[in-house]
Amino acid sequence: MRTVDDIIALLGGQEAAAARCGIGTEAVRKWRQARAIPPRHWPAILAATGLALADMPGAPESRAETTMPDPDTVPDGATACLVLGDGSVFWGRGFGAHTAAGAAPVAEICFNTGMTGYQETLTDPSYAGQIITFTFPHIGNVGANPEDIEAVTPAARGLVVKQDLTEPANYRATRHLDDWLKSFGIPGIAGVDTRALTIRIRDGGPPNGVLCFPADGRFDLPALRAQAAAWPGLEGMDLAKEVSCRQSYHWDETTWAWPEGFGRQTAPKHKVVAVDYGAKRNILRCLASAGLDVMVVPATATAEEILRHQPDGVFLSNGPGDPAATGEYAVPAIQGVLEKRVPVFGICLGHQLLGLALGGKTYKLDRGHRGANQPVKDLATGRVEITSQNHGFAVDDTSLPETVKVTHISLFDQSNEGLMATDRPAFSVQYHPEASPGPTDSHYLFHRFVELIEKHKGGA
Ligand SMILES: NC(=O)CC[C@H](N)C(=O)O
Repeated sequence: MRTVDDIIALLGGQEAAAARCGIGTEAVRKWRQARAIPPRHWPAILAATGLALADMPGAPESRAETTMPDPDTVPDGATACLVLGDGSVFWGRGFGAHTAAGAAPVAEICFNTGMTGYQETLTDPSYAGQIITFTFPHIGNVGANPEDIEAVTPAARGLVVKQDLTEPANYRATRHLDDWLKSFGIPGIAGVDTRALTIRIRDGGPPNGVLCFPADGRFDLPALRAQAAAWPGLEGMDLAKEVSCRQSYHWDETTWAWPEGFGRQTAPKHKVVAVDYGAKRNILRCLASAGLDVMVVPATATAEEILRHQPDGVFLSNGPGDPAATGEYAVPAIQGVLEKRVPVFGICLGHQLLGLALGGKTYKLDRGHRGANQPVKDLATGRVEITSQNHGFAVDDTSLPETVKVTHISLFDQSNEGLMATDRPAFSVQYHPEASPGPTDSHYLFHRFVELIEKHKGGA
């Protein structure tokens, strides 16, 4: 690494440096004071001097990390690796559970940009079949607790982080994240250049990969490469059946509030059946808090089985995998419910399945949306909501029949984020109004569902 003065001298002095970077001499004086050069000026300096990025004063130390693409020899300090389907290898330090010989988890590698809620994210059943790269560095900072879970068992197959797990410092923490992961057999890898991995996912689509953290420190790279390459990918994969409940059950827990914690529902007004394709608990809590008596039924429930409960409304949950594959059993059931004109509300996978049931198509996004700061526009009001999202598939707007209106779009890529039927009481959103983790801008949708039920009950 060069000093600021070295660089200024190489550029020909303060005035020449300013001219070559297109800035004032005052700015160059500030470089001297700060002993660092802001990264936005680096490209001009590199072009003018032929120096390397690592020569820049203030270049982050991360360049010295163990992560290196592609080496077949295990670098010093590396105890785990992430092997992608194209054969490339990210080395790092393992944490959580060791992977058994020949049984390292293989999955789609996605990234999540959320700055909070890693425990909710890891337990969101929609992450089945995925290894999550967290772009936020402080994973582990609030430990783990028995409340911030979206399902009892984490669905994600592994996690990739840059920094070693942060020590827990939160009054609600009952365990270290490392311990919690071990107890569920989930491996993690730290020391990975998650920015490089994220850019790769963003530019090339989500790769398949294997996360290997062997207890004996032995890596069979050819076998891991073959395993990653052979995995068929999420397209065409129905995973909802795997994470859904086996039997129907009643739900009455309401949302968390400080200092009481979770509540219990009293005197619900309307009865809904929630079809569990991999439902997050906080969705069920939001339904219960909105005054709905919730009966949860398995993903494979038929229209007849759903309607047998005589619901005032039917809720279609989030869930993992490809909606088109799940639709094989879900679509006929949803169509049966729609035929009876029972009000329907869907979230995420439930939204995609409603789209299919109404005659639309779904497709795999080049870039999935996963994080807690995704802007969505409500086309009716023009209002922008900051939303929590986690999806890799989407409803194709252009495939929807005239009786279906697009209600919301993503302001990141204009893809579909919501729809409503104009000839039946049914609507849905691609994002997660229940948050957990994330902002609560969209909680109003649960009340919209109640209003739709009440309108319908009133004979509308
Ligand atoms: N959160 C969800 O319900 C995800 C839906 C679907 N599995 C997708 O990835 O698009």
